[in-house]
Amino acid sequence: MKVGILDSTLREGEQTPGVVFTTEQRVEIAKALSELGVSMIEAGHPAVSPDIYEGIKRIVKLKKEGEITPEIVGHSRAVKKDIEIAAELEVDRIAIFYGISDIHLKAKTGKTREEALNIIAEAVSYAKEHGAKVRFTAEDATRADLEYLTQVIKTVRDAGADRIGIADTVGILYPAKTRELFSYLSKIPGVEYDIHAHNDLGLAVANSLAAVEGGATIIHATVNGLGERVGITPLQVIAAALKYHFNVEVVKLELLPKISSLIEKYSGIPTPPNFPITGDYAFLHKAGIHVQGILNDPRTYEFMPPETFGRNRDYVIDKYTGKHALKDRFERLGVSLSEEELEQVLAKIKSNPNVRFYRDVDLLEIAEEVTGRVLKPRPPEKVEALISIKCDSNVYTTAVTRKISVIPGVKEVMEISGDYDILAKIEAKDPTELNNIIESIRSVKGVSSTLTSLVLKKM
Ligand SMILES: CC(=O)SCCNC(=O)CCNC(=O)[C@H](O)C(C)(C)COP(=O)(O)OP(=O)(O)OC[C@H]1O[C@@H](n2cnc3c(N)ncnc32)[C@H](O)[C@@H]1OP(=O)(O)O
Ligand SMILES: O=C(O)CCC(=O)C(=O)O
Ligand SMILES: [Mg+2]
Repeated sequence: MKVGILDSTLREGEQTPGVVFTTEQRVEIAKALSELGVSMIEAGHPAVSPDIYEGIKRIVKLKKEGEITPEIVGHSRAVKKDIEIAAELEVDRIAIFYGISDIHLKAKTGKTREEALNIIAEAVSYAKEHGAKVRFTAEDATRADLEYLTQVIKTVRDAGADRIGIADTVGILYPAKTRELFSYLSKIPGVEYDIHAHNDLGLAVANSLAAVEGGATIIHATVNGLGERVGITPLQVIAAALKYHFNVEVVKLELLPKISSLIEKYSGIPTPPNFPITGDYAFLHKAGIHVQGILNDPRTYEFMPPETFGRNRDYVIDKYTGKHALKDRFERLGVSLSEEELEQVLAKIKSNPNVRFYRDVDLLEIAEEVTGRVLKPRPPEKVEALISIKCDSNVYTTAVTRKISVIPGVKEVMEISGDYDILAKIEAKDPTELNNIIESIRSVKGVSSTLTSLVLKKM
């Protein structure tokens, strides 16, 4: 199956209310998307503002220098000035859009169908004259007259567009209709299709899969599903669905949590815990019957192993817990309890129905109360810590960050705002090793002070 991802986090994603990316963030996001392995990056609409222009310029430069590999796409209205601005940036492809439903023609551009055909044909030819590859996106295609849509596609193909975006701009498609539409349009020779599916009815992923079955070869997605209103196809979910249903790996699946966190941080939009694949609860189980199942064979309640997506499985303890989960949890803690003692601990848990999560310390406390013994849990296999780092005022924080990022044991480093400049995530096998890592960080030139926080519990 031939299918790739166009990531539009930098264009559609930045259309999410409240989201703005800085130029530096744009560059970092483009690098992360390239590392992830997307086919195309829709880097923005350069005519919108000088900072977006600058961001695209930096991203195109990275592409020319061979630092990133995806095709770089610039968005444009069917307006000469917009096209010229995109062309002068030398993006690989100019994506010209135009609303072609009668609703859009009447309310937005005030053009007749015939006039619109001329405008878009001229725009596509103009972009081609500037040497770029061209995608034409039929905005609101799914509410447009089908015969007119066909006419539009043939017109822009003849004017030089080799890709056509079919935009479900208000998210009203459903899978059977999507498959039928793309199968029909795929009969038109000389073009390939992109699906751009909005999620207003929660069907963006399903519609994107159906479009691929109908012949689309590029799916538009954004990290965490960002975009206008409720957004578009979330990259992590469509990537997982393509793997599960078609055994196609469109991106490096194990890197999805990392890019999801990066976009949460830069967009300021947290994903809910029950978000598929990258949400905190995506591989976290609860009901006793489920946990008994996954302890015997995780396939009972997982569609794919969490490790595929760089995640781990776990389960929580509360009144829904059963004896198998509880026995396993105490074994993990290195504490041996008799069947009867486990029953008593379980009864205590069930008699406190409003506790949302029992932490290990709570469970040990109950077990000590029930058994009357002092219980010694096994020490943790590794020590994790967050180190907040302050830099001297005259140093370039990014240079310090880079030096810290290569110290063994440092798993992740970020530049942050507030009292400290940098945050580093550390993993060590014991406190002595942790201390050595902290010493290495403190000896980096430009680091003025550090504050260490040990991780006590992770969800
Ligand atoms: C479904 C989608 O997401 S499509 C992508 C949407 N992207 C954006 O809107 C990018 C952000 N937008 C902007 O920064 C601004 O709207 C700009 C720079 C594009 C245009 O700004 P302004 O010139 O001030 O116009 P404004 O946004 O108020 O109105 C849109 C104008 O573009 C016209 N227009 C809308 N779509 C298109 C199109 N695809 N091709 C040509 N003209 C278009 C409208 O008819 C209107 O024209 P008018 O000024 O002659 O009335
Ligand atoms: O250019 C595109 O592919 C899509 C434009 C858009 O964002 C939309 O129609 O929702
Ligand atoms: Mg859109």
